[in-house]
Amino acid sequence: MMCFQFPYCADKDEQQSLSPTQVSTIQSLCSGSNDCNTASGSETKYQSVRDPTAKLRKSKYYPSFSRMPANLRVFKFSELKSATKNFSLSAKLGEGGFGSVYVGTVKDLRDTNKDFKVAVKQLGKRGFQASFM
Ligand SMILES: Nc1ncnc2c1ncn2[C@@H]1O[C@H](COP(=O)(O)OP(=O)(O)OP(=O)(O)O)[C@@H](O)[C@H]1O
Repeated sequence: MMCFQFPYCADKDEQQSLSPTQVSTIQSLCSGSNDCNTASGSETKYQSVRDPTAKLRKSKYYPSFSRMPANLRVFKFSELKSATKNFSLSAKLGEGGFGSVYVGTVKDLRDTNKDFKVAVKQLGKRGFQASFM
């Protein structure tokens, strides 16, 4: 039987209640962040999640992808507008299937003296035809 590490599942029954879709959803949410680490099992390697949110620990399963709490920062449109200098051409990095991508600078909420660069995707008309998060 294949197992995966899931620190906020208190017991075996809860681990089994998570579907592969739910696991991959969580992995995609934290990919590239320090909240994740990689665990090796005897048969297969799985990525485990170290406390992405406190709320997640309390729930036995995720009701749906769209309602799932996440450790994602939510930006107002005005913040993204100012971060990308009003989506200026000089900030444009490229274009993909969903629309244009811009480089932006936003404040670090933990230390407002610090800035960091982000890639801002602006959903284009064609992007509405695909699912996007
Ligand atoms: N984080 C990033 N840093 C630098 N450039 C980026 C970044 N994200 C996107 N880009 C640029 O924007 C372009 C479009 O990116 P986007 O992720 O929208 O599409 P894609 O991955 O190229 O294709 P698709 O839309 O089919 O997924 C990229 O090809 C790249 O040039």
